[in-house]
Amino acid sequence: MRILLLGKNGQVGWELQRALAPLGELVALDRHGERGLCGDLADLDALAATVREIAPDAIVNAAAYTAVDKAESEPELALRINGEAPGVLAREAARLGAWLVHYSTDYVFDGSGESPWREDAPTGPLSVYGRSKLAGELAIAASGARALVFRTSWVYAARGGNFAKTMLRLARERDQLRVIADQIGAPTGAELIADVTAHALRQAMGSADASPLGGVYHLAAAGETSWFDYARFVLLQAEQAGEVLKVGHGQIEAIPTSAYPTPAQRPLNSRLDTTKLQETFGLHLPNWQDGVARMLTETTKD
Ligand SMILES: NC(=O)C1=CN([C@@H]2O[C@H](COP(=O)(O)OP(=O)(O)OC[C@H]3O[C@@H](n4cnc5c(N)ncnc54)[C@H](OP(=O)(O)O)[C@@H]3O)[C@@H](O)[C@H]2O)C=CC1
Ligand SMILES: Cc1cn([C@H]2C[C@H](O)[C@@H](COP(=O)(O)OP(=O)(O)O[C@H]3O[C@@H](C)C(=O)[C@@H](O)[C@H]3O)O2)c(=O)[nH]c1=O
Ligand SMILES: [Mg+2]
Repeated sequence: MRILLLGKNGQVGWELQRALAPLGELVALDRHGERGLCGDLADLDALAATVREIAPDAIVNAAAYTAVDKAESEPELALRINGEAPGVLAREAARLGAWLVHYSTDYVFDGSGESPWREDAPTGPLSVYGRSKLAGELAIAASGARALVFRTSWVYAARGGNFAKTMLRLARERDQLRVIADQIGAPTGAELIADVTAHALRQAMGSADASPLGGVYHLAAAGETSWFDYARFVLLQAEQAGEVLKVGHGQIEAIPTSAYPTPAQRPLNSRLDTTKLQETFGLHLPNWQDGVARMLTETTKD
C-alpha cells in the first residue's frame, strides 16, 4: 500500500506524516517536491504527472491556500490551489482507482442561524477562501473518485501558525487585546484530524464494498466557543503554567464582528454537526479544551 501525502509541512500535514506512517509506504511532499516529483498545487500539469509516476493507492491532500484575508486579493491563485488542484488529484485518483482524502472548511457556510451545520446543509461561502474550498469539494464530487472529504474548523497545532499562538504572542507583547465574541465554532487539533484520517482511511480501504464510505464528513472537536472565550482559555492556561502576561486572561475585551473589520467576511455560526462521522466510523470526538490544553503544554512548558 502506497500513500502520497501533499502539504507535508502544514499543521495537518505534519501530523499526517506521523499518523499515516503505519498504514503503508508514505511518499510525502511539500510545495518544493523532491527527486523530480512536484508537490506544488499551483502547477496542475506537473502535479498530475507526479500522481501518475507514484501511482499511489491513496492520495492525502493537506496542502491548501489558507491565508483567508490575503485570498481576497489573490482569488485566481486561491482558486487554482484550493479549487482546481483537488479536481486534478481526484481525476488522477479515479484513473488509478485510488482513494483521495481532502480537507475543507466551516467557511463554506454562510454562518446563519445557531444550529450545527450538517453535511447536506446548503453552502454559501462569504469569502474567496470559502468559495475556493467549495470549488474543490465540487470538483472532487464531479470526478467520480472514491473520496473522503473532511470539513473541519479553527485548526491549531503545536507546529505551525494559528489563532491560539497568535493570542499568546499578542498577550505577551501588547497592552490591550480585543477579540470577536460573536463568531462561534470549535477549535480542532491537527493531531485529532490526522488520527481520525488514518482511522477512517483504513476502514474505507479495508471494506469490501468501499464506495458507501466515501463522501463529505464534518470533523471538529466537541463543544463550542467564541474566538473571545477561546483566547481567554488559552491565556488562562498559560497563566496557570506560571506565565506572567501583559494582557491577562481577564483583561481581554470582547467585541462584535462589526468592531473588527477584515478583508474577508467570516461566518458567525461555524458549528459543525459531527454525528455522521462518529456513527459511520465508530469514533468519539473529545472536547476542544482537551486538545488545546495539551498543545499548550507542549509549546509553553520548558
Ligand atoms: N487552518 C485552519 O484553521 C483550517 C484549515 N482547514 C483546511 O485543512 C487543511 C489543512 O490546513 P492546515 O494544515 O491548517 O493549513 P496550513 O496553512 O498549516 O498548511 C497548508 C500547507 O499547504 C502548503 N501550500 C500552500 N500553497 C501550496 C502550493 N501551491 N503547493 C503545495 N503546498 C502549498 C503550505 O505550504 P507553505 O507553508 O510553503 O505555504 C502549508 O504547508 C486545508 O485544506 C485547509 O483548508 C479547514 C478548516 C480550518
Ligand atoms: C488577531 C485577532 C483576530 N481576531 C479575530 C479575527 C477572526 O474573526 C478570528 C480568528 O482569526 P484568524 O486570523 O485566526 O482567523 P482565520 O484565519 O479566518 O481562521 C480560519 O482559517 C481558515 C483557514 C479556516 O478554514 C477556518 O476554519 C478558520 O480557522 O479572530 C480578533 O478578534 N482579534 C485579534 O486580535
Ligand atoms: Mg489564519
